[in-house]
Amino acid sequence: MATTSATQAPIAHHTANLGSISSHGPQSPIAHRAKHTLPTAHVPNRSAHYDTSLSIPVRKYLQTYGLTPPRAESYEIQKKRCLAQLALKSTDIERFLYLSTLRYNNVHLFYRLLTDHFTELTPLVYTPTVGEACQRWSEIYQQPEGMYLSFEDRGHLSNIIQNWPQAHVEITVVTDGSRILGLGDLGVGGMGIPIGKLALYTGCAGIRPEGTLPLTVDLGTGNKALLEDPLYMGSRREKVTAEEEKEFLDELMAALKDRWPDIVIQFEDWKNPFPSLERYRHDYAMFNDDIQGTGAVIMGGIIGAVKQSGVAPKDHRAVFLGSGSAGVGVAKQIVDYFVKEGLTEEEAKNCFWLVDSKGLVTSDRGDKLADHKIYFSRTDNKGEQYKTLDDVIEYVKPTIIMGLSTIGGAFTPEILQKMGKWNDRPIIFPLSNPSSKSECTFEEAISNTDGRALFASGSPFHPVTYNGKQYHPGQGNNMYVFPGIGLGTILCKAVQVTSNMIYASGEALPTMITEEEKDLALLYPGITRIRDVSARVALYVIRAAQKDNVDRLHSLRDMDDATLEEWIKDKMYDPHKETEELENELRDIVQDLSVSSPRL
Ligand SMILES: NC(=O)C1=CN([C@@H]2O[C@H](COP(=O)(O)OP(=O)(O)OC[C@H]3O[C@@H](n4cnc5c(N)ncnc54)[C@H](O)[C@@H]3O)[C@@H](O)[C@H]2O)C=CC1
Ligand SMILES: CC(=O)C(=O)O
Ligand SMILES: [Mg+2]
Repeated sequence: MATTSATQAPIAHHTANLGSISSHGPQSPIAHRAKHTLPTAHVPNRSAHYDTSLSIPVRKYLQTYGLTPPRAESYEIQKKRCLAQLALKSTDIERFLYLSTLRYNNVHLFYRLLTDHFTELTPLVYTPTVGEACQRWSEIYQQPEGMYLSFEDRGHLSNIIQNWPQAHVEITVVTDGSRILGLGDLGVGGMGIPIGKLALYTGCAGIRPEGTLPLTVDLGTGNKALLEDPLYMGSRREKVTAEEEKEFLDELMAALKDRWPDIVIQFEDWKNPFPSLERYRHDYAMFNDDIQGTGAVIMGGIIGAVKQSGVAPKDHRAVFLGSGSAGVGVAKQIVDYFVKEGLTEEEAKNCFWLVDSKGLVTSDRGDKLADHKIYFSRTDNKGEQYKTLDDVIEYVKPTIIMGLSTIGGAFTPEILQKMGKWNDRPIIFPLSNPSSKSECTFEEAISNTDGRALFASGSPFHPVTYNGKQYHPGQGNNMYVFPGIGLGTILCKAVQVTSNMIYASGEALPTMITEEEKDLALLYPGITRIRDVSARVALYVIRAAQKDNVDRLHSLRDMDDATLEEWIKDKMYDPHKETEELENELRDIVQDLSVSSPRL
């Protein structure tokens, strides 16, 4: 983002310090005073100063001349080489590692590539490949890219956080690795998720890379295989208790805010994220992506799906397979939407049948329901318990099926065919990640409903040709909203992320769908327009923050929407400009000095 940590020093300032250059480019005092300080100063070899597009005079000035091949080349050539190298890899995990190394070595080039090839590269940086990366983290580990804080560090978190070398962190994504996608407890291997999510923060919403902090807390793991794996890089302790986790998080949250008072904190992929959300949401600019981000993004897709189905909100019957953080978060957000459409809260709530591993969630099922399930527990089942998804489907005859269960293939052809039989436009959202956990594939949804399914999945699927017609899937993934939620919160300096801000993020999505996309029954805007989508989401988030009076940058209140949206876009980090600006800035300095490096 535009809130760069370095100041734009006048040329005279650089001149005065020229004589003191004593080390190579990345450590050079001049480099530190230039606008473009190293994005990741903590990793000495990760430097835009070695970019092969820099001109010879600039290389000489930076004292990197001779350290890269002689030709100053264009970005187009760099890109061609990167894509060719990527094509040489034979597995997705190799491609993931290649891209991680590129990000480490030349952060701007990585983001140029990502933003130019979003559709192809996001699945390698994010779901599904990041899932395998997390599973194999201790095997494939190469370089530090975030912070690891352990339970053993309690009492010292504030001091340890000082080790993070970037002065201005704007946003962190924090996980304990205990529920990584639908893959279970992966311990510190979960670090792939904060790194991947924050890469999308930069790629989708233009948060400057050096303003992001991937954070993994090692609170032990219940994964026995990891504990016995000699390569496992986390502590060998069982999971700490809920009380110990709470005390640790109290300290962590205070320590983060102490060092970076404006920091936005995103919780991600925690097995039981409800207590921390309730505990911190009023005192910190924080949100839980799995409950709230997912709720908003799926509500955004459902707005279009309900319209296209031709069925009024009150007549929808939604069966949710999965009643965890995401299932309950999504159902609650759609309740809010139905209420906005005129239903009472009770009427809206009655449109939902939630299913967990024990069957339909009812108030008389005989087991003690987790707190988050109680709101949706059915009381109209007349003592009958429905143990399987098939039973529930037959009982409810739904118009909507949502999968947030981690059970790949749970939406069987029989279930999909019934959905096609009962509905003109069945709404089918298999949302579990990664692809292997998706409750059905796009092809299955299309072929079992004669192409009539209104579809969105958590992980991406390719278009499908059925009976000679091409169908395009939607991706109902929180990546459509969390970058904009974070961006909006940062830009308006909100002190909280309110429920209205979350709701607004979902409402923003349908406003970005083109007429052409509507004609294709698409429920989400094209992923290639994700930067514009994130700017629109940020606009909606800022407006909601203003209404809730939690914003602190009041000057934004006076801007009309179009002006504010442009202002937001202007604040976004643009990787395409970075290297060029570095080149231009330093070339100006070189010309002004009329000298090249003191070494030549
Ligand atoms: N598309 C998206 O943007 C998002 C997708 N997700 C995905 O949703 C899935 C669930 O995530 P969370 O809700 O956070 O996990 P969770 O662990 O909180 O909930 C999982 C739920 O699935 C239920 N379940 C497990 N086995 C079952 C079975 N055999 N039959 C019926 N229900 C079963 C559990 O009882 C629980 O209610 C994950 O795969 C995750 O990747 C989560 C967040 C965002
Ligand atoms: C997308 C996401 O946040 C998840 O699958 O957990
Ligand atoms: Mg998640």
